Amino acid sequence: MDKQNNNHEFEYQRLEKVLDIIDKKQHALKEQSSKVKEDVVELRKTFWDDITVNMDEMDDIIETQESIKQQSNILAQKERHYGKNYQRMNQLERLKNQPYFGRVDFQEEGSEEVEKIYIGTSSLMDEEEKDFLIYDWRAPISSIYYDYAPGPVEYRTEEETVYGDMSLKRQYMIRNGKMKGIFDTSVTIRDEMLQESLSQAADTQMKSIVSTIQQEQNAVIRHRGSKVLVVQGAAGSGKTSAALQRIAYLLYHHRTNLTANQVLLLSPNDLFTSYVANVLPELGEEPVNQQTFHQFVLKGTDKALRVDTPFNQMEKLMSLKEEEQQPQIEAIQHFSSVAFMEDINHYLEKLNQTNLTFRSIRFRNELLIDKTEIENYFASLEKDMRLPNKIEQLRNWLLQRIREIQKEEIKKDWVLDQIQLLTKDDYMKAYHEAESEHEDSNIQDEEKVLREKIIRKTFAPLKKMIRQNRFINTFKMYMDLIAELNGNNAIQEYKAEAIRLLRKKQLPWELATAYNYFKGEIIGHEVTRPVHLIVIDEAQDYTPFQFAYLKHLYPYASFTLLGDVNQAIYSYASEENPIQENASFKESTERIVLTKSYRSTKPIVDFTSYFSPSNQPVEPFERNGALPEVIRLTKSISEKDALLHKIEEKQNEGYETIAIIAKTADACDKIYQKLHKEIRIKQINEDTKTYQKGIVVVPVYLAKGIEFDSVILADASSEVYSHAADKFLLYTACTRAMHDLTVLYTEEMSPFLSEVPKENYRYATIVER
Ligand SMILES: Nc1ncnc2c1ncn2[C@@H]1O[C@H](COP(=O)(O)OP(=O)(O)OP(=O)(O)O)[C@@H](O)[C@H]1O
Repeated sequence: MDKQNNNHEFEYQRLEKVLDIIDKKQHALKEQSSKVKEDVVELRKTFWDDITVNMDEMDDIIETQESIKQQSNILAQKERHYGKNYQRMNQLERLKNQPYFGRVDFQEEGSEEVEKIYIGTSSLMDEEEKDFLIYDWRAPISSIYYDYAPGPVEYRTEEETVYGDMSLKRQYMIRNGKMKGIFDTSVTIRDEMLQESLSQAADTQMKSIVSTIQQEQNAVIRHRGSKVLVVQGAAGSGKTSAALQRIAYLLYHHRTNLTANQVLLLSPNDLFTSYVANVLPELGEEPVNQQTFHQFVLKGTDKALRVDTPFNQMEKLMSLKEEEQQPQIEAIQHFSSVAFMEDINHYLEKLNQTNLTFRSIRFRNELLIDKTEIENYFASLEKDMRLPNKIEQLRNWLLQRIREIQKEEIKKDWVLDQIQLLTKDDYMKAYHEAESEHEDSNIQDEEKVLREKIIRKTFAPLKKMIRQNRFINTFKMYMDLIAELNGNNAIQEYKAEAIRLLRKKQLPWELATAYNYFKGEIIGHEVTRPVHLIVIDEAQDYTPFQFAYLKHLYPYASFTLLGDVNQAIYSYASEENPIQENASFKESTERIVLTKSYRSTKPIVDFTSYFSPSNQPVEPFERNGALPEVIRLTKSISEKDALLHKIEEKQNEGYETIAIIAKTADACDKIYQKLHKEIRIKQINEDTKTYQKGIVVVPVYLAKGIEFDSVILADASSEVYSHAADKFLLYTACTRAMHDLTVLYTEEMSPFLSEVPKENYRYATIVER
């Protein structure tokens, strides 16, 4: 006992010492930063003082350029230094709150010394900058903390595997620089810290989990090697958390060749984007490029198009009668398949050998280059050339034609007319330009410059239009492709409606990615920035076509796909998704399965496991809570009263985020209309960007990825959740609950719920008043 107290006394003293060093470092850094800042300001002010500008001879020009470059380098270096200091200041500020959360005592094989390794969100050296007082959680040695109980351990560095023995594993609960608890542990991570973390109320911002990462999650975070990592994880198993810590880990280990803006994180909706936005900054990393796949598609498509969202697609489908749904689903499945990508490739080959659909080029209401002329030029190009290369040649040819036309046009009277309309400023500018070109400038020179100016200005939009390939009517060709599709009745039926929508410039979601692919294969794909790592959360919602498209765009990128086959809410769109065990990947792939669920209490996990679509076992984290409640609403109580009553009850129980989840946006709207005059309630729709505490009403598909203290599932009746695809929605909705779950239904409960044994929930026939 005494020994332990002594031990703990040591820990308290050490914490004081570390905090003191952080303080000193902060002071030193502050001073250094203000000095660097002064230098930067001074250097900007006197930038030109140290440069002798001499443009007389070529040698002088080169020398001048060299000294400008040198001076800019010094400035950039100082600015970088300032930026680094700023980043370090933030790290130290975070360390002040919680310098470390773990310690392992490690003796390397063959060494006499036992090292005390303290682990925190970033590293800290002692005052002499000799020894580590804190190791970054991502350092190779830190992995033993997550992977082992005391005993023999090993970890990998870049060069080798290090073996040794871990004699102590300790956890610290430090909040605001104060030691709140110390736990020694013999199992992987003792549950106290995790229990404390998981039993907290839902937050509007996801938190980092570095202090309680579990062994199987650590394997995801530190995984290296394969080009594609697929993580199948049960609901609440920490996929999103692991994904974000993985990004932080990779950014740390590949500092020199991976930066935050080379990482693309695809998230399911905007709400989710804002929900997870803080995790990387909390870990001291820059935010990465995060967007939904819909936003990604919009960037590559024609601005004039109205592109449906996947949610529109689902809502549209749900609004159809049963007999109308099936052909629609069959068609959607066809467009989601890699076979459709092959159809497109064949079609493009055919187009390449015949001709494309071009637009004539008009200028000032006159036909400048007729489309048959463009077609002829296209036909004259070497047959085997790839389409984007042909288009490039065509573009250059058109621009050359325009330059020739410009030479003719510049002589015409309309140019002079335009000159008259120029402002005084334009005149003066042209005059000075003429003067700088010819010392003894005269009226003719001035007019020449002005004419050139007018021509450049007038032709600029036309040239831009050519550079943007708008002389090719890719959309029309895509419509033709759809119209020419062969296929069964379902495809034929679908085609007619699709063409009607396409004519109105409306692009159904199932045709959207394919259009971008089609267009990119003709004019070249616009990949504006290099992407080295693509992390896809909720990857089970991606069709084989969408995933193949991403791989086509970024053939050299590594992929981390995280998802749950049980939450495949667009399961109707495809019989396959990239998370499935049998998904086909061309490149080296590894698959990790996470079966333990951390979000929900044990009774909630047990309850939902009975209607998990894949029946794969889910292991609950042992956290207690009330049994879910299933309530049948009889005719004597309205839905409004029942909901108000339940919400009040949940608020009295102390829950801060309460979500009423319904199947569709329409159902949510009806609930909102009933309740918003009675209580403060927020309706979440596709445009909602941030997640706030309080009571919300949300359709299942927008609740994806996020969580609530208490969930009230509005209408789990048999007529709402009865099709195979509904099971995924029902499961997704119920697994959003962290501490408490209530399921309401009228008349008959969903057949999926009737599979749950009665002892796994509390049953009531009416809300008690
Ligand atoms: N190791 C951990 N330590 C602390 N909290 C954790 C840990 N793992 C998961 N959690 C918590 O469990 C909850 C679920 O995690 P997360 O959202 O990452 O799971 P998920 O697998 O992406 O869930 P879903 O697929 O259901 O959306 C979050 O509140 C997260 O903070």
